[in-house]
Amino acid sequence: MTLGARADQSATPLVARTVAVPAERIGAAVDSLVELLPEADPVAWLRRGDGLVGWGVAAALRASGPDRFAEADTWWSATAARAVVRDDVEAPGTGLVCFGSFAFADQPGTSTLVVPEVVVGRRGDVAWVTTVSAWLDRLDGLDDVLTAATPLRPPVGVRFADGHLNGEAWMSVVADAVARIGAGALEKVVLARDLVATTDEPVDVRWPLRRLAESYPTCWTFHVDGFFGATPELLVRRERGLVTSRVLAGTIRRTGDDGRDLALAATLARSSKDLEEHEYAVRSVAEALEPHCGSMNVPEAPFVLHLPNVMHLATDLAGVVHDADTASSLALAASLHPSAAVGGTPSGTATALITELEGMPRGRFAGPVGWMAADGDGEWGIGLRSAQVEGSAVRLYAGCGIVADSDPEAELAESQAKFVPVRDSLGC
Ligand SMILES: C=C(O[C@H]1C=CC=C(C(=O)O)[C@@H]1O)C(=O)O
Repeated sequence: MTLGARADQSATPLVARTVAVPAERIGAAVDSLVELLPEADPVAWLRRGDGLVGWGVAAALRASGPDRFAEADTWWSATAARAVVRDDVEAPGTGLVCFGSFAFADQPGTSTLVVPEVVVGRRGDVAWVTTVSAWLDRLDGLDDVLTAATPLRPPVGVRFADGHLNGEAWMSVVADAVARIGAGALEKVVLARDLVATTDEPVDVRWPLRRLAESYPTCWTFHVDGFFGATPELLVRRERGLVTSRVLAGTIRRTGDDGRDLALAATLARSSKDLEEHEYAVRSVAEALEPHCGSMNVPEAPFVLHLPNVMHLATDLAGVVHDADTASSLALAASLHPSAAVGGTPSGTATALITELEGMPRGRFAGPVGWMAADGDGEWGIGLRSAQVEGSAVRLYAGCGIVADSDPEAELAESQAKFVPVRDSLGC
C-alpha cells in the first residue's frame, strides 16, 4: 500500500494496541531493529540501537507550501483524538505514533506524515510492538512481527556523478556568498550541494540504513518516504514537559589519526570563524524556544562532538515547556525551522540567498524529520547527512555554514566529508 493510496482514509478512526515484548527477542545489536523491517514502506528512527521502526501505512498525509507544518499538526491531533488506543507499556514512543519528513522550503517540495501499521520500539530494557488498525487480526502472533524480514539487498553497480553544480561552480557560489556577507547583506548563510548516485537495480533502503546505524551510532538514523540518513543534529525533543535541542555548527574534518584529531578538536574549539558560525545557530534556536519555555539552560561555550568523519562544535540546550497543551513537538520544530545551522542569519535574507545561489531544490534535506506521539511528545532531527532515494537514483546532500572568513576550497572539502556517511552506506 503506498502513501498516496491511504491518504484519503484519515477520517477512519485508528485502533492502536501496544504490547510489551522481551527486549532480548529484538536483540542488542545497533542494527537489530533494522533487521526486522520488510522492504516495502519502512520507516525508522534509531540511535545507539534504541528507537522505532515501522512498516505498512495505516494513515498518511501529504502537505506542501508554507502551511505544511500547521496542516500536518492539525491532521495529527484530529487523527490522534479519534483513535482508540490501548497501551500496556506507556513509554515514550508507545501507543499511536506517526513519522514525518518535511520539505526545507515553502516551495517546491512535499512533506509527509505517516502512521505505520506496525511499530517495533526499544528503549533500553523495554521493548514493545504497536499494531494499528485491524493488523493484529492478520497475524498468527507476534512471532510474525519479530522474525527477521527478507535479506537486505546491497546496492549494485553504484556510480556517483555531480549534482546540479560541480565542485568549481559551487566554490564560486560560496565566494559570491562571502562577498555578500562582506558587503553587509547578511552575517551567515548555509549553502548546500548535491551528488547523484545511480545503481543497476532499485535501492533497498534498509541496506544503507543498517550501515548508518552501525557506523554512526551516536547519530539519529532515519528513513521516511525515501528520505534517509544519519543526522548528528537534534532540532527538538519534547518529552514529559522537557524540551531539548542539540545545536551544531562549526566543523573540522577528521584525519583518522587520534593524536592529530585531538589537536584539531582543540583548534576547532578556539577557531573564531567556527565559534561565530556556532553562535548564530545557538542564538537562533534559543530565541525560537524562549517563548515556549518557562526556564531554559543555554551553556556558555560549546563542546566538540566527535563523529567518525568530522568533528563539530555542539551545544545542548534544555528548557521546561509551559505550553505543552498547545505546542506539539512538531509545532516546536516548525518554530525552530530553519535554524541558523541550515539557513543563516538573518533568517529571511539567508533563505532568499539560498534559493538564489544554490541552483537546486533542497527537497527534504535540512528539513525536520522524526516522529511524534498522540500527546504531541516526539523527536525531530534536522535532515542532514542525508539523501532521497527514488528507484535506482539516490540524491545526496551536504551543506556548509558560510561566514565572512570562509574559504571556498575549505568549504568544498568540508562538504565532501559530510557526504561520507551516506556515500559509504551505499557500499557493499
Ligand atoms: C548543513 C550541514 O551541517 C550543518 C550542521 C553542522 C555543521 C555545519 C557547518 O559547520 O557548516 C552545518 O551548519 C550538513 O551536514 O549538510
